[in-house]
Amino acid sequence: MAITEQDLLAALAGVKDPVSSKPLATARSVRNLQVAGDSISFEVQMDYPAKSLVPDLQAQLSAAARSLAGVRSAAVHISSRITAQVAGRGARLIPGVKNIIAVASGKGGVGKSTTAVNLALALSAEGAQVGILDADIYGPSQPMMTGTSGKPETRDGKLMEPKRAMGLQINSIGFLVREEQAMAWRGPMASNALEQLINQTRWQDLDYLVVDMPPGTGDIQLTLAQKVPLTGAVIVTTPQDIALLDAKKGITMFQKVGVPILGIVENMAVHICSHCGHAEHIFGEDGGRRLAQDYEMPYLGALPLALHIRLQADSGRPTVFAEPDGEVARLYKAMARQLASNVARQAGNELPAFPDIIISKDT
Ligand SMILES: Nc1ncnc2c1ncn2[C@@H]1O[C@H](COP(=O)(O)OP(=O)(O)OP(=O)(O)O)[C@@H](O)[C@H]1O
Repeated sequence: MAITEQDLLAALAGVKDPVSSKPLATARSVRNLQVAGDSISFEVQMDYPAKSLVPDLQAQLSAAARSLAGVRSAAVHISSRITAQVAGRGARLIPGVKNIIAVASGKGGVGKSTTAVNLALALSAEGAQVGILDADIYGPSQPMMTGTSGKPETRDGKLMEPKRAMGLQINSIGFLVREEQAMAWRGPMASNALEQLINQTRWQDLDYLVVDMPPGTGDIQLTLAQKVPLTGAVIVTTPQDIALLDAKKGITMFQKVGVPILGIVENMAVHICSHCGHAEHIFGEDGGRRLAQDYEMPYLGALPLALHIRLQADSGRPTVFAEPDGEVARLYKAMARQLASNVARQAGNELPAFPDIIISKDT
């Protein structure tokens, strides 16, 4: 039986990438087609981690391949290959890190740290190597949210070893200085400390480093956004008018320094009463979605205001870790896949456009 890659791609065309809705199997993503009698096998390589979707996608691809004349069985292997992307500003990469994602908010208390750690855990659950860097000098929450503490160890007296918990590599400004001390720092001191934190940690083979940024849009945030080679930023907001106004300032700040916005997350979108199940839009309705539409930015989704999200995050076992198969974890994982897919779409930005230089003896 002769089956070409073209035949296979035509048969698989109806199976869509769940994020982009484009065909999952393309000339670039399908490889290693093997044909043996009426059995075929092939691999599909995705560019973002999607472990929780693999069984379903495998079944869809296999069924589609079996629609080819003469094919009775089709074995499909799906893998993910995450490449390094950096906003095209010629910024140098940090060793051991492929992509750096800032999680930011224009205003404090909207759930930026909770979102950052749950997104990090969701990316990890989907199969990526993930680190979290807590750069929130005004109130570092990651030690509490990841149940980690103490000064980081060092092997060579230069680089800090990240702490490890729940599969994540973690470093936090909170491991190094007392909160009152950090809050008293003026702009340059704070951004120098944060730069050191990011550059002097021995991150190991990370696909994504999630940076929990200090809330707000002042000098410190602007300097961080400029100095760290960010792949892009996620803006967390509540649907409330005032938070949205601040989120807009956040968007403008990143745009000013050429950092792409990878998505908007609407947190505490609706309160579900834990007794009667009644849904109430305490902070207004759909504000984040409208903000994303107005600014033509990806909307990653909304999370409910739920007591267990707070209790789990505040006790060092964030929801994606504590209830990995629950509804809220499902929401975070869907957001994480879309975010990672948006990171992959930054392709082509990794190198600044240089003109071709031709050296010729004849000129
Ligand atoms: N969706 C949610 N449902 C319930 N509680 C939440 C939710 N998101 C965050 N919280 C809780 O709200 C509080 C503030 O959240 P968090 O610390 O993540 O906000 P932040 O924006 O990072 O704040 P900061 O200004 O300290 O940087 C925390 O106690 C957290 O557990």
